[in-house]
Amino acid sequence: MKTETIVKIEHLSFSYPSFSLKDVSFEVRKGSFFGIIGPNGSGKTTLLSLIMKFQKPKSGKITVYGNDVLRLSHKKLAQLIAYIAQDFNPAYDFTVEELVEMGGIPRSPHFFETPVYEEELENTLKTVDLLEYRKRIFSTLSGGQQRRVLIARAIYQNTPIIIADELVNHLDLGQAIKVLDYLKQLTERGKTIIGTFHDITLAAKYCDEIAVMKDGKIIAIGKPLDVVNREILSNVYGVSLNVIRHPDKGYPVILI
Ligand SMILES: Nc1ncnc2c1ncn2[C@@H]1O[C@H](COP(=O)(O)OP(=O)(O)OP(=O)(O)O)[C@@H](O)[C@H]1O
Repeated sequence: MKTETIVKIEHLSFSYPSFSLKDVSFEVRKGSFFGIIGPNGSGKTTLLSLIMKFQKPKSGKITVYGNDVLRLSHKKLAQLIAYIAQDFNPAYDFTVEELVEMGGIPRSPHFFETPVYEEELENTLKTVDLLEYRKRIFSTLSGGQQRRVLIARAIYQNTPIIIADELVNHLDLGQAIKVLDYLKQLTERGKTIIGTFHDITLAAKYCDEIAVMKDGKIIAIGKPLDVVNREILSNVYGVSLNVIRHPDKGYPVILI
């Protein structure tokens, strides 16, 4: 049974001048694949940025393994959570392998040392089909290849939790399925994944639980079959659509 709570969000509120996150509460259990969906501007990235301590909540509390994130050092947080941001533009011409190796920094006992675990590095690059690109400069890669480098860096960081903003953004269908299959296997071995999605059918296939956001609030949360339905999605996205069940596997599939 996947019962141990790993990430707990309690009555979280936060404001930008023209947007507020309002009283958000939920729990993510160990070994679960937790999806967050919702329209552009509904607050998904803002919520993740608070978990990552990029900014401070106005009120409420976030605990990771029972620790208030505001009390965790950045290094400790990086030992617990690997974060894949929505956009990433390195300031220098790093190679693919240098960027992935940076995922090893939080594992080092020394300040700013980058340990290299060669076998793990090769396996991780193979997982995202980028072994032959290891010496390439990151900025010369396509959008989907760059995304896979960042996914590889998060895997190599070897943390119990991965948080990804638009996890499969830029990935073609084959690469998206390959990455999601791999991450799903990791959850079966106890890793916890939290990811935002715009492709709701992919979210429904892979996630154990999905939170649906609208206007800074969580308006539904539960198993894919409980929240991926016509009423909720039509209301959230403001379009007419239908939801059917996959004929063999049972998960909800969007028809537009
Ligand atoms: N730095 C900022 N300063 C002011 N407002 C911001 C800032 N960052 C985001 N916002 C606003 O907060 C709201 C929520 O943005 P957020 O990026 O969290 O949405 P999202 O659900 O991740 O959207 P998307 O699906 O487009 O990535 C938006 O209205 C956005 O304009």
